[in-house]
Amino acid sequence: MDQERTEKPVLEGTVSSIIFQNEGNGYTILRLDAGEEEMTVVGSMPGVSPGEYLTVRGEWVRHATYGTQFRADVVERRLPQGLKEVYHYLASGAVKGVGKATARLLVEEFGEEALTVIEEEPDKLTRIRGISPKRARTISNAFRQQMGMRRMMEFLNQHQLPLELAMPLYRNYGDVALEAVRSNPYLLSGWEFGVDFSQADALALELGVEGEAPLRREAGLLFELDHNLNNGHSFLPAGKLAAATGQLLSVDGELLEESLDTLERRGEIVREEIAGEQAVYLPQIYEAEVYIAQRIGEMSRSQLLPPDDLDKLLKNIQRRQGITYAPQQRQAVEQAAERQVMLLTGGPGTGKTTCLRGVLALFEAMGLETALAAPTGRAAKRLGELCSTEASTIHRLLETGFDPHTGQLVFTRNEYDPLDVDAVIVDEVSMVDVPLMAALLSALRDDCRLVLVGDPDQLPSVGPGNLFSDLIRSQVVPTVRLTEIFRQAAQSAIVRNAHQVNQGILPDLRENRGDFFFLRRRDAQSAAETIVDLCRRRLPENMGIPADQIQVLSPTRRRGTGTGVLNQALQAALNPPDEKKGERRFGDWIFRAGDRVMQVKNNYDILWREDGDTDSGMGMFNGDIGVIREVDRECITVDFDGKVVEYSPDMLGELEPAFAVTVHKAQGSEYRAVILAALDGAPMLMTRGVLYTAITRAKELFIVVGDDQAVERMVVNNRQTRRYSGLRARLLFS
Ligand SMILES: Nc1ncnc2c1ncn2[C@@H]1O[C@H](COP(=O)(O)OP(=O)(O)OP(=O)(O)O)[C@@H](O)[C@H]1O
Repeated sequence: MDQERTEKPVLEGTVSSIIFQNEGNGYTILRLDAGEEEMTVVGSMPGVSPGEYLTVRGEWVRHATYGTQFRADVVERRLPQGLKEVYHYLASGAVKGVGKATARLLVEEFGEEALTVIEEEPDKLTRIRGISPKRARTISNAFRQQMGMRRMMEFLNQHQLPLELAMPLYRNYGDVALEAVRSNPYLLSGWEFGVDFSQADALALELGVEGEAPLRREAGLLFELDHNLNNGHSFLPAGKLAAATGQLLSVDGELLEESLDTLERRGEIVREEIAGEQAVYLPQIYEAEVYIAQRIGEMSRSQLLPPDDLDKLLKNIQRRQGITYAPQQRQAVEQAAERQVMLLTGGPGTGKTTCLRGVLALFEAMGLETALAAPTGRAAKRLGELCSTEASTIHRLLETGFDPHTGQLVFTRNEYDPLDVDAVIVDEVSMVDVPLMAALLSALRDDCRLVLVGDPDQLPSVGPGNLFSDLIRSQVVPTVRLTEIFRQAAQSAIVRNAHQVNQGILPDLRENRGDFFFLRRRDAQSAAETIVDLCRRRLPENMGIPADQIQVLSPTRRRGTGTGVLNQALQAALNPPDEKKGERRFGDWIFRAGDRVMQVKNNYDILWREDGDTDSGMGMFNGDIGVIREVDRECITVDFDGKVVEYSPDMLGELEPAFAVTVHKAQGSEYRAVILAALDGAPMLMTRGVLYTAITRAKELFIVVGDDQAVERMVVNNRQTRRYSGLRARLLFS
């Protein structure tokens, strides 16, 4: 690290002016007077003000519009020295309560010592005419705050931590921020700061925390539990948790057992025997799971009286839909009339959506106010279009916000202010995780009906739990499974092959007719070239499908046909550099106006406005896809289907190129044409579920480019990683 420090280009000079400073995160653009010339420096420099002397390490970057500038990664601030620097600093307004005139008086009175006097002997300031004891304290406090920030930056520099942490640490802990980090470095791995656990742990050890200290053991256990939520586990068996944490920290299992006792006593974990396991939960997930089992259990037992004229109503609905329900479909719509909760499942083309529309029409005819929802923005949009009515994301339905103090989501609609509806129908339930389902249920009045629709063979939710699958397998909840593929749908090879793959049968890859094609490419380079050619030329010219309606998918991010390589190749072909297009480098990627991008985490705080300023709101969600409209000095403007969002440079970690995305990220979205790269990937990614999910994303055309053996491996590999969840067991005993 030190070597890296010395190798990086260094600049030194006095800050002549601040062009831009984000109060929230400290991102700053400033002009630095380095003696011979003045240059622009950008980076996280919270609280830096004109007149300060800086040493910055980083690299020279070219900005499309603003030319060459210096991006600072390491910033050292030296207090102004000598009369001139001290005066310039004080006169710049850097210290609240001191303007030009006072600055002059201070320097005249105290000379070079002015700053030391302000910090250490504020009483002396009253010697100056016009400075009362109260004002002296205000000035001294403001300066001390500046010094606190400066020390925080020194600390971060010294431990090679990102300077961006300074502002959020200050926001959370104020004047005692540095002490807070010193006494518990693990707080840096909390959601607000996002430092890797391993980095926080290294800092803790550097600061003298013992390897077996309780603080370290407890932090390790909580980290493992939290980390495993991302792997879909609602709990971890105690033995597995201890083994994983023991390995992570090189600490003895018995000591960890002691720490589990402490954490349980403090209410930071819950332990319970469930599903034959000694389960350890984080409390929020435990409560969510218990609540779901209890509510769904109660709802499943409730029987409702169907309307007297159900037969007549169904006849009318079928007439209006222009079809006659197949027996399974009829059963589904009837169940919806009689049960408070029901599950409707089936693969592509089995008539789920037709049924869902039938249930909606029936509820309307019964005078029930009904809300339609789906887990993602794209799925909600599609649902709304298919049902010719409004559908929203579950988050929007629940009026979800974000509490900046706790980092938790806040659902405005909850048991105290439930949804004003008689029924809720949710589509694509396979993507809903345990916390979101608990939130939805708590916003339903006691008598509200719930219809959950989905395909359990799709990849499961990203978040914890195996919700849909557990609900089905418990056999406690009324369920209708649609199995018949309708004639119209069966004409599509996409639908037929999806069902085959789901049953472990390899589709006939030689057929190459209709809407399902296989192009054999045995090496990564020719596969990538073919994919680029399909997007740039063949599909737009031969099939009339423009590039922006084609989605390239890959099971993996890395390797020869991972999304990383494909994005580079597709950007070069579909959106090459042009002097009219603004650009900004971020990590390995150059964001360019015209790029297709994806928001890759849920951000409930981000502001969007509708094109033409008709509406505005908050929140962009993991998986939302948009196009970069403009890149300028301060932000990147992205258009998400008419919702326009501005990303400042420090937010770019939330955006990724999306010419190609992983199959996992494409869950819940449909595209006119899908091209899947199937060549290589880790066995846990080359699975039947991934292939099935990829195929079912395509509406009109599906093309696999790659190796038939890789496709075969995916069909055969029915590996479903086990997810630890207690929901099924709880439902059985609810
Ligand atoms: N009872 C029926 N009689 C005739 N055709 C039907 C019937 N039900 C559905 N269909 C037709 O079958 C096709 C598939 O139906 P639908 O879109 O409802 O299925 P789905 O399960 O939602 O499929 P996907 O998941 O692929 O969207 C549609 O063309 C639909 O019009």
